Amino acid sequence: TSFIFKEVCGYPLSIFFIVVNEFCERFSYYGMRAVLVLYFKYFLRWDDDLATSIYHTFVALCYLTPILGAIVADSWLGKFKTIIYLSIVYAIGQVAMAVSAIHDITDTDRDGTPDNMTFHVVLSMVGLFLIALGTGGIKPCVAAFGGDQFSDHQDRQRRTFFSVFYLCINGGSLLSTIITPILRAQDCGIHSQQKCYSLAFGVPAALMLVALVVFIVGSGMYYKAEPQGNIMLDVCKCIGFAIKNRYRHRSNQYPKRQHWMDWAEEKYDKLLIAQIKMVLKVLFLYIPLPMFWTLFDQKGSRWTLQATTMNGYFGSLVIQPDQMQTVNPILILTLVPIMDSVIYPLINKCGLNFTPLKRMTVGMLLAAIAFVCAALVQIEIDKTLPTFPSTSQSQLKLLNMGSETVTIKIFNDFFVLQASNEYFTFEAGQINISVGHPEVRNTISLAKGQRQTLLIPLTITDEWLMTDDITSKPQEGNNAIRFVNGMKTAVNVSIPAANFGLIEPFSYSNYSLIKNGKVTFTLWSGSQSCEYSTDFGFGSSYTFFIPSTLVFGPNCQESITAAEDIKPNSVHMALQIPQYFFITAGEVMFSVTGLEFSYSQAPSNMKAVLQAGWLFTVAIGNFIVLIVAELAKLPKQWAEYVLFASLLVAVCFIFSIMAYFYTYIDPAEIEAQFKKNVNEDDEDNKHKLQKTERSNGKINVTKLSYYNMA
Ligand SMILES: N[C@@H](CC(=O)O)C(=O)NCC(=O)O
Repeated sequence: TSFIFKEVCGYPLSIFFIVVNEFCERFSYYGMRAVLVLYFKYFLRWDDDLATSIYHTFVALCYLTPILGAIVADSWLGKFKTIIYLSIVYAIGQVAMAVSAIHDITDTDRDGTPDNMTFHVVLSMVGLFLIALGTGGIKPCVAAFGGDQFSDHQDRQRRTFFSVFYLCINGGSLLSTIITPILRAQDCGIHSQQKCYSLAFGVPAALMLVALVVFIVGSGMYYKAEPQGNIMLDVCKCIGFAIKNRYRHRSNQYPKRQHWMDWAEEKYDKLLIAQIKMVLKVLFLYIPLPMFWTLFDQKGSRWTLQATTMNGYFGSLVIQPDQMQTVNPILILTLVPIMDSVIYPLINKCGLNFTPLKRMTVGMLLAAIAFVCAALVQIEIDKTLPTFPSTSQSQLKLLNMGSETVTIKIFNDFFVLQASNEYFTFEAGQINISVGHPEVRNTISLAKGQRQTLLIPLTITDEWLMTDDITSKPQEGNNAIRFVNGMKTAVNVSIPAANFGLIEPFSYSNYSLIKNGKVTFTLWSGSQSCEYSTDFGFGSSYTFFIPSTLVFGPNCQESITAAEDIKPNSVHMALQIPQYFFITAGEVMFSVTGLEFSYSQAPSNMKAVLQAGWLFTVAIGNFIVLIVAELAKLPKQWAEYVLFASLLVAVCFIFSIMAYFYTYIDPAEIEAQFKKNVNEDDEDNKHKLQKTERSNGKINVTKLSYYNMA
């Protein structure tokens, strides 16, 4: 096809459009993916397991579709048209996701929650399916299309292009993983303000449209290779024929052949058979690889969920749980050059032959270490989590509304207290409590599986009140806050973001969810007011007690007491950095090396086949997450991390044995040798034919074309 060829600094100008397209596309993909698991959990209200399962099913689908994209491009549309059409599908999918996250569409009662969840679930699933089709479909085409823009003598430029291409992937991923979680954390809506997932999906949708436009703008400058026919189909047919032929000749009377693929020799070119053998050898080596991706891709699911239970304060900066994923591209951008220019040359200088397969083995071990780190962090988090009552237990806390301490006797234990900060756990459904002197006795019924607070009145003989307390950690790093009014007059409590309403005397408000940071509450009683300020972290719950002795005015701050029902997240998100460091170092050694290995060991016409095979290992890896997590169903998250780490170590051991027996090849040399042999055969055959011609007086055309094929 005709195109305008322009060169800048020795590089075809067309690759500029391809690199920018990749940057925008990866921004779109990773930006959407960064908030996906939180969207499932907090918008669609799925539990952790379902959210993780659907997330990995989606990622798996994104890596299954490259095979489809490669087939369509090679055998039908060509790479250019495939990229255009599938990018449109992709952009529609992103728009569907953005629309599915607008809660106002079905929020008819305007309470801030969607009323027809089926609509949102169906639309988002359709969106994700289209995105998987688009992103996976174009994946093997874009890089190869970029490679096609270079001529044979531009090897060095082509290599630089691939490095820049990888950096663009991570640049796009880095930016989007910073930006979309910020957008998600904003409040937006028509009737009520909710977390802005629609904007977090809308911006990636816009970037996908930009990617498409940029790619189309470069249209006139691309070299567009015509589809060559589907090599994958030829490979499958050849393998199928070899198996059938081997089966037909299974009896002992037929001599054995060196390799089972040699049974295709009757019908297929020897070069094609040799190329398939090379590919099969590498594909065999791929068998253990999905386990690496099983661990690697959990940084977007389990690790993000882990970050939601951690403290995200970095000085005055607040890091969102989903933003922690940015550590990966940041480290990629720094580790790739360090590995290439320092670590690998240093290892070489030490006389060690650090072959690609050895690097990949080390990469797997590093990923396993990352999961051990994740398990250790999880153990630290678990230590800080409250112990909620089991279904057969009840928990009770006491709050004395009087100004004097009272003596309380539960069964035979005595407590002298103003308020108890701890919950007492009981197996019994009823307890006897005696309070004060002279003793006032009461029998209290406790709710199983619940946390409650007993409010002991100012005058002990008055009615006692029980509150139902929160029994799970507040989600999304919010803090659950309520007030107990011990005054004889009603008090109104408000903050700019919430109104706790009028709290009657000796009564309590409902919980309100409040974000982290400094908050100032304003308390009103008639015309008198008082301000109470406090700092909140992430994931805590407090009951603030307004005592009967409160004097409205500037000094009221000291009079109000806070009972900590649930401690804030105290394990710092920075503790996730070691696990990110090890998984990224593992990725550089495993993924970057693996891509290069797949390319170098593939015959010239099957580079795309092996790339699709490599991407297929990512898909299988994501399915393994689903299977292992479903089968193991471990009660403790840290145990699941250890299980995955152990599985990877076991698989790594098998891989190292397979790698030991692998002999590296130079496909170009083998192919050249084959072509040389064929040419020599051709010469021989020509001589034979000329002799036959001379003796018979005519040429057998069928025979000649057969010789030329062989
Ligand atoms: N390191 C990843 C990007 C990320 O997880 O943020 C990467 O380079 N992936 C390769 C790709 O093609 O997306």
